Amino acid sequence: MGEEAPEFVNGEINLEGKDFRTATTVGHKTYLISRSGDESKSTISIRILDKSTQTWAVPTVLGTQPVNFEAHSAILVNENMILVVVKKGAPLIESIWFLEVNTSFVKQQSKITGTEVVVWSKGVLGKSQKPVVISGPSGVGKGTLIAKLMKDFPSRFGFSVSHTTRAPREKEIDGTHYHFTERSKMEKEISEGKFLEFAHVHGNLYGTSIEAVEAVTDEGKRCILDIDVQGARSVRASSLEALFIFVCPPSFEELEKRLRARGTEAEEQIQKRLRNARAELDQSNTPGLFDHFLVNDDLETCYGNFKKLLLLDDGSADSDDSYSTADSKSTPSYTVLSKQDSEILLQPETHDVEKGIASL
Ligand SMILES: Nc1nc2c(ncn2[C@@H]2O[C@H](COP(=O)(O)OP(=O)(O)O)[C@@H](O)[C@H]2O)c(=O)[nH]1
Ligand SMILES: Nc1ncnc2c1ncn2[C@@H]1O[C@H](COP(=O)(O)OP(=O)(O)O)[C@@H](O)[C@H]1O
Repeated sequence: MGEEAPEFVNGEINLEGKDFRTATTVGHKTYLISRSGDESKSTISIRILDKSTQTWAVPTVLGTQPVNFEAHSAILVNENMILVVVKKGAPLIESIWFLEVNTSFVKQQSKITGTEVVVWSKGVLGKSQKPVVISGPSGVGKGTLIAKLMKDFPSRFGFSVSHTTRAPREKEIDGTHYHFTERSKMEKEISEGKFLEFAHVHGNLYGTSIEAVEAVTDEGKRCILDIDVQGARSVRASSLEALFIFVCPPSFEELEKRLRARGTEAEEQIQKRLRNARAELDQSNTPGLFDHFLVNDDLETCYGNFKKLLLLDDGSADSDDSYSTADSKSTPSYTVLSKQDSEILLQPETHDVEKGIASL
């Protein structure tokens, strides 16, 4: 704060030595993105110049950020985010990053921390589809529907593996069904900004790490999140655009029957889950929260409707028409050329023009 501003112009500044900086202006603020260190061990830092007061701020940086690259380009996508393309000998997917500077998530975090906030997120290639958030009371059949979808379309969908402090059930595998974790460790990671959302559910802490969603999108798959209504609310308020589906039971009696028949909870937990189910059913009616409601009466009918919502009702087998990182050529570096509507054209530094459109 109060530092003297270095001289720079909009665009790239190639400084002598190993530092590399870009300056991008958004409204009355200029974001100075600096890379320092060698290609094999470089880091990125951000400073914000408030042009109206001529003061500098070092923001709180959330999200996983790019490391170990040679140089970068930056272009303003809209008033909410900056596209940062880094130069490194890796597939294109590794080169595209977004720096959120003004999204609703940034504003929310800024209010919480009382500091300037920026959020890094990794770009995706091709026409990747919105993540799908599935909520519903315990025992309604969310897990069953998701398992069927994963079995039928393994290369199109990927499950966001949540963290939880609850104990594993008999057949649950750590890292597959959940990342089972200690409360203190999870709370620390939450405070470090590693979680997209978290909530206290049925007496335990549950949360979606940014890494869990990125692990799915990095594979070019559509991400499925099984989270409670509070979590759905948080995702709605975040920068992640998603499709929100709420699964309802045909009746409360049937829900209780399923929960008991599953045989995974003790009586006390069953009672707690049934009490919470009433509240969740009530909250699901919050206007604008859920895009679609599915009633899980007959499983096959419900699964059919679920597939229709995901535009999978054409009976097609899993032909894997989604983008996969394995398909991507190893493209060493890209320079931002121009922005046209919602597409950014990237010129690879080779003679061939390769597929390189960052989907926004
Ligand atoms: N907010 C949030 N809720 C989660 C997350 N993972 C699971 N949940 C929800 O936590 C609740 C309890 O999940 P679980 O213990 O697996 O029990 P089940 O719903 O009876 O199978 C369910 O409503 C899940 O949707 C998460 O990462 N975030
Ligand atoms: N449509 C359905 N009809 C009957 N039983 C169902 C149906 N859907 C799921 N179940 C059963 O209900 C129990 C709870 O389903 P589950 O998928 O674990 O729910 P959730 O993940 O929402 O807690 C399981 O034993 C499952 O086999």
